[in-house]
Amino acid sequence: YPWGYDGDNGPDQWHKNYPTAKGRHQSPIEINNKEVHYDRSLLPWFASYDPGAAKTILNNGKTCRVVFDDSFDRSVLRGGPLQGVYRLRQLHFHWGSSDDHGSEHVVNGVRYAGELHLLHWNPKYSNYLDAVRRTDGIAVLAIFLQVGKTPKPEMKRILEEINAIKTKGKEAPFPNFDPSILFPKSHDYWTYHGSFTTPPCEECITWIVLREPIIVSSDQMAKLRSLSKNAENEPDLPLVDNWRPTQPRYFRMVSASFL
Ligand SMILES: NS(=O)(=O)c1ncc[nH]1
Ligand SMILES: [Zn+2]
Repeated sequence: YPWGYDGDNGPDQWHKNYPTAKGRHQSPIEINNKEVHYDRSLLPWFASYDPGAAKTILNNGKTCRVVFDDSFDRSVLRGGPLQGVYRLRQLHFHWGSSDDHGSEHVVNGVRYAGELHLLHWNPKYSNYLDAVRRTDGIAVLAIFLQVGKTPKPEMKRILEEINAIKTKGKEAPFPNFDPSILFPKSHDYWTYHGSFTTPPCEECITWIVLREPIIVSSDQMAKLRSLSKNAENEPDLPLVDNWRPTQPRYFRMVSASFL
């Protein structure tokens, strides 16, 4: 069912076709220091990604996504709050119409210009679609994008491909890419149980939100905003503000791996 981010099919309407969107474990949320609980038993997390697993980059009209081969434990995330390994399936971005907003999670009132999500699924379930029906089915590593003067050179590779996927439905080969080159220095993180931030908003995600943002340039954010949410034979509508507003935390604990 066609859902979007504005007007009559925006986030406030999603629950009409996707009732889970009004659940008690929805994402994103506000992360406020006052309500976070330092958990010294939390382990560090580790990503072991095979660059050869990267396959294609695409514009699906909602985001820019890089897809990986997840047919075996080839690129995995482990540790942190997770039991066992989770397979990397795809990464994608959320961003705003200007540099002062665009992230989905909000930290102590701070909205970043964007947010990178690396989505992994638990191979103890037979496939991805089975995993999204389980509370421990999915793990998303979230990294904030902050606009600054000295952008991370590793972002260039993704943004150079944007010209090849300008319009909805366009896909281009994206070989030999290890997304861990995008990680910030610090592995400090917050973790909580939540949901997909897009419909059907299943509540199957262990979120691992990194404290340290990565720096991108204003030009790089403008590059993301040059994507169109429409196909090439349709009017060019800028793909911007593809972020869901924060949702009620209710009775969830947000744990921090750092003091
Ligand atoms: N933004 S999210 O990571 O919750 C997501 N991944 C795939 C669909 N939605
Ligand atoms: Zn996302």
